[in-house]
Amino acid sequence: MDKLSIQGGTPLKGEITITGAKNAALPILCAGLLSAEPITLRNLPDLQDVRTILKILAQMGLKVTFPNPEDRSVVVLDGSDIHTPEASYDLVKTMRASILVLGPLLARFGRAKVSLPGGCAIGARPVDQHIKGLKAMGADIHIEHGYIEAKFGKNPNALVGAKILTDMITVTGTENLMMAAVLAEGETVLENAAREPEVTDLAELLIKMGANIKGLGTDRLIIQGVKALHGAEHSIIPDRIETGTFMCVAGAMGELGSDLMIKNARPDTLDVVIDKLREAGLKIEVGADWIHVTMNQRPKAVSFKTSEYPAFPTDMQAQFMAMNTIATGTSRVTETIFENRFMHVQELNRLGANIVIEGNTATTEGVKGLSGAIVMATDLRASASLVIAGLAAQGETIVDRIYHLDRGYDRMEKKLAAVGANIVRVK
Ligand SMILES: CC(=O)N[C@H]1[C@@H](OP(=O)(O)OP(=O)(O)OC[C@H]2O[C@@H](n3ccc(=O)[nH]c3=O)[C@H](O)[C@@H]2O)O[C@H](CO)[C@@H](O)[C@@H]1O
Ligand SMILES: C=C(OP(=O)(O)O)C(=O)O
Repeated sequence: MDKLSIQGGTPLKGEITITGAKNAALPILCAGLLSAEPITLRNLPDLQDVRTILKILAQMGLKVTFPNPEDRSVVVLDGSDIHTPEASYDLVKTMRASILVLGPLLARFGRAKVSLPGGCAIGARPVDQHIKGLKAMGADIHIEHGYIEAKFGKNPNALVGAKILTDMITVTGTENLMMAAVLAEGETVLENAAREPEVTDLAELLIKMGANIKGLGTDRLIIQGVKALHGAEHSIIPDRIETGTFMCVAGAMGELGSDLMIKNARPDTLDVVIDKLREAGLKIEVGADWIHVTMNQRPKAVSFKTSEYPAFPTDMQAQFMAMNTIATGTSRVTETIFENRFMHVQELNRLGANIVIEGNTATTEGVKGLSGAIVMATDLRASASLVIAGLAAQGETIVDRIYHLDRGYDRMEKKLAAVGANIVRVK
C-alpha cells in the first residue's frame, strides 16, 4: 500500500494547475450511457474514481477511447452498443458514486441492475431519495440480494415525467433524477434540487446533447423529456475542492510563508471558501480563471458550519481544520451534512493538534506548531487534511493508506513537490 512521506516546514512558492472536478466528471461520464452517438470530454482528471467508473461503464459495453494515449484528459465515449445494463458489487463497493449509472440506464434501456452502495467512513449515505424519485417517474424497483433491480413500470415504453420533492438536498440524487428525466415522457420538476456547480456542469452537457432543462443553478429544475440525445463535446469544470485544498495548504504554511499562483480555477465557485481564507489572514487576488494566494503569518482561527452550496462545503471541512490546528485563537466547526466526518481529528491530534469533538462540533485550540508522526488516512478529504498538517509540521510525517487520496486528487504530491514541498510517494 502506498504512503506519503512528508518533511514539513519548507516554504512554498510557484504555480499549480487545477484539473477537472471529480464530482462533475463522475456524473458526466455516466451521461455517456444516454446517447448512441459519441461524446468527447476534455479536462478529465486522472483519478482512481475516474478509472473505476470507466471500468464499470466499459463492462456495460460503453466504448471508451483516449485519442491520444499519453493525454488522459481527453476521452471519447461511444454508447452505441450497451449490452449489459448492470453494475456489480465488486466495483460499486469501492466508489459510491457508481449509483449514478442507475438513472441513465433505466431511462434509455428500460432496465438496470445496480449493486446497492454500502455505507462509508463519513456516514451511512442511503440512496432512498434516488429510488423514491425514480418510482415517482413510474419505475418498478425492487431490492434483492443487495442489488437495486429497476425496470419501466407504469408505462412499458419510458419513464414518465413527475413532480419530485426530495426529503433533503442531495447532489448525486439530483444528478441521477435529472439524467433519468431527460429521456422521460413529459415534464419533470425537481424541487429542492442541489445547486452545486457540478450539477450545473452536468446539466450543461445534457443540454449540448439535446436535453431540455431549465432552472440551472436554482433549486427547481424543470426538464422536458426528449426521445433521444445526440453526441456532444464538453470541457469539465475545474475542481473547486482541489483548488480550495491548495489554498488551505498555503494558509497552513503560516509564518514559513507561501506564494501560490493557482491556474485553471473557477474562483466564482469558491466565494465562501475565499471569504473564510481571507478571514484567516491569507492575501488573495482573483482573476477569471486564476487565484493568487500568499501567506506569511500564523493563520487566525476561523469558525463555520458546513451546508449545501452555496454555503460552506463539507468537502472542505477537514482541510480548514488542518489549518485551524496552528491558528491563533479557537475555532468551532460544525458538520451538518455527514454524521461521521471527523475521522481526521484523532490523527491531527497525533500530530500535536488540540481538537475536541462534542456532537457534530469540533473545537480547536490553535497550537504554535505541529510535530511529524505516522498517521492513517481514513477517507478522501481526511487524507488531504493530513497532508496539509504534515506540510506544516516539523519533522517527518508518514501518511498511510493514501489510496483514499488517490480516489480524488490528480497527482497531488507531484503538484506540491513542484512548488517546493518535500513530499514523496513511498511504494
Ligand atoms: C460524487 C459526489 O458528487 N459526491 C459528493 C456528493 O455526495 P452525495 O451526492 O452522495 O451526497 P448527498 O448530497 O446525496 O448527501 C447529503 C445528505 O443526504 C443524505 N441522503 C442522500 C441521498 C439519499 O437518498 N438519502 C439520504 O439520506 C446523505 O446521507 C447525506 O447526509 O455530495 C456531497 C455533499 O456535498 C459531497 O460531500 C460529495 O463529495
Ligand atoms: C465525499 C466525497 O466523495 P464521494 O461522494 O465520492 O465519496 C468527496 O469528494 O469528498
